[in-house]
Formats: sequence, C-alpha cells, structure tokens
Amino acid sequence: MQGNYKALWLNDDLFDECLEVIDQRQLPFVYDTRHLTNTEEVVNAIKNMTVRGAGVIGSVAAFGIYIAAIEVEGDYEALKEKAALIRESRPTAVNLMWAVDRMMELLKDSDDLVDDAREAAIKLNDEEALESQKIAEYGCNIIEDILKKSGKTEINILTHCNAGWLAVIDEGTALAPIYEAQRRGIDVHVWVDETRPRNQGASLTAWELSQSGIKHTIIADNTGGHLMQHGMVDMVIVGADRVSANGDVANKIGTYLKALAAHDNNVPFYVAIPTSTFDFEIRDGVKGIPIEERSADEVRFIKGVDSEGVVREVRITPEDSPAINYGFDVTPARLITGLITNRGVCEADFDKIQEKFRG
Ligand SMILES: CSC[C@H]1O[C@H](OP(=O)(O)O)[C@H](O)[C@@H]1O
Repeated sequence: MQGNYKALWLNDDLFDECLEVIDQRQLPFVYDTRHLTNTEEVVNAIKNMTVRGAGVIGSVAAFGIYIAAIEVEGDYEALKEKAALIRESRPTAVNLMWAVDRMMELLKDSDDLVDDAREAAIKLNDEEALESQKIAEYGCNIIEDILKKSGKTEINILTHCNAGWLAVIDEGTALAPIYEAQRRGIDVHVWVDETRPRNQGASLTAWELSQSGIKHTIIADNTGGHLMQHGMVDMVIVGADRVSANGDVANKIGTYLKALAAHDNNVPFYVAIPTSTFDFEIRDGVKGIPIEERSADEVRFIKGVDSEGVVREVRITPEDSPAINYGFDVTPARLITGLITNRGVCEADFDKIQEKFRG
C-alpha cells in the first residue's frame, strides 16, 4: 500500500513522464499500479475500469490529455483526435467530458502544449482536492446536526458503491464527510452496500474504510430497506456521476431503490458532488442522462479469492441464461434531501440549483 491514499500520480521514472494509477480491478485482493504512457492505455484504463469513479475518471482524462500532448509532440490538431477518444471512453460520468473540454479549451491557444497541458491537469486536480475538502466540511456539519437531533452517540450512515478517494481526488464525495467525521471525533459506523455486479462497495469502499480504521459493515444490496424500517440507518450519502439541471441524480445502479426506501422511512438521503458533476444541458435527468450498459458477463461472473489466496472469477448463472447490465440509474430530485457540494448544501430543485450555481 502506497500509504498516502492517492488514486493516481505522475511518475517520471520512465523515459517520458507517465501517469501511474492504482489498478482498482484488483482490490481488495492485490494492491498494484499501472503505468499509463499513451492515449490507448488511458482509454483502456477508463473503459475496463482499472480506474473508475466520476471524479477520478475526470482526473485521469485531464492527465490523459497531457500524456497525449507528449505523444503528438505538441500538435493541437492531432491532440483533438486523441481528446475525442478519451472523451468517449465512458458515457455516464459527466466529469470525463467536463475535464476533456476544459483542458482543450485552455490549450487551444497554447504555444507550449506539453508544458501547458501538464500545468492545467495539475491545476484541475488541485482544485478537485480542495472541492473534496469543502464537501467533507459541509457534509460533516449535516452529520453533526443529525446526530445531535437523534440523541444517539453513534451515527449510522449507509452508502452505495464507492465514492471515496479511489473515486474522486482526494477524499472522495460521499466518503469525504465520513473521513471528516472521524477527524472531528464523531462515532460513525458505515453500512456498505456490496453494489452488484462489480461490488465496488464490498471491494473498494470496505477496503478504504478498513485502511482508515472506520467502523463499517458490508451488507447485501437488498438489506438497506430492512435496516431503515428498523431505525438502523440515520442517513444515506451517495456520490453521483451526473446531476441534471433539475437535480435528478445518476449514480450506480441500485441507488434509486435506496432513495425510495429512504423516502418511505423518513431517512435523509444526501448526494455529495463537486460542481463539475452538474450537467446544465440536461433538464430532466430521468429522461436525458445516458446510461452505460456494460458486458452481461459482469452479472454472470463474480470475482473472489480462494482459500489458497488465488484470485479467481467464477460463473454464478446457468451457462445459457441471458443477463443485462445497466451501470447506473437515475434518482428523481423529489427523493433527495439535499446536494452536498463544494459550494454548500443545495436543494435538488431546478430554481435553487440555477440560483446557487448559475446566478
Ligand atoms: C463520485 S462518483 C463515484 C461513483 O462512481 C461509480 O461508478 P463506477 O464505479 O462505475 O465508475 C458510482 O456511480 C459511484 O457512486
């Protein structure tokens, strides 16, 4: 384990500087990293989910433009073609498109494409880190309020998928307030949805929380409703891959069902995002946000480690049964208590969002 909880960093050990990333496909079984040295490797790492999580995809894309700038030896027209490949590598997380567009806009009049791309990517990532810190603070204020009103000594937070430091530079979104709660000495316990089919909760969130010594319990995806009915969840915090202008939230498949259960049981349901996750071009998220469909094999096969410590993938379905794998769903704004952003907490409501972020 690297020790400083970074999902990616620049590495100049090779001939040209490259991007080094944690290979998230192998966690929690093996901690390993990959060198991304050209556009093809960047695109593949995003597609095959070596790197994942809306923010980290954006960060990798920004550094990917820098790597591509080295590859094309500073030719902006050639860089545009590489940028298009990176931009198309996954469809739902808008941070990817946002990062590529921002980089290309900044570079369009550059006289020194390679150096300027490097500087712009570092700046984008530094800003993301600061935003994550703000989300931590605003989100933790809510945790403190809920805990105070409950009269309990421990707060139980349910989260879905992984929106920690593996997903967004530097502390994540949904997990950032939890890390801050730990710093403030709040007694916090996290219910971790396993998050089928790729199990980002069971594999990545649980691993992150273990690394930081935060109390947590992994639950099967269908457990949340039961826990909420019995007063065992004080709040839900999730991340998001795209939030439309009216406050609808695209996040990992299964989030919508958690929001319905939370609504039915009066459990506050918060979504933590940096402002780069807004897509103001889409008014109605349920109708308009593109939903990634991934290989059905992610449903049909499951990865684990056997008693000898060997990582294996096994099929859990009949050989000839078809399966389908939607990566995300959209939670309508009416089910969301609030959006925890780097610029404060905002109602998931068209007018409030416009006023706060576009006014
Ligand atoms: C901060 S968003 C994290 C987000 O990323 C996940 O998707 P994936 O693992 O497919 O990249 C999911 O929607 C999480 O909530």
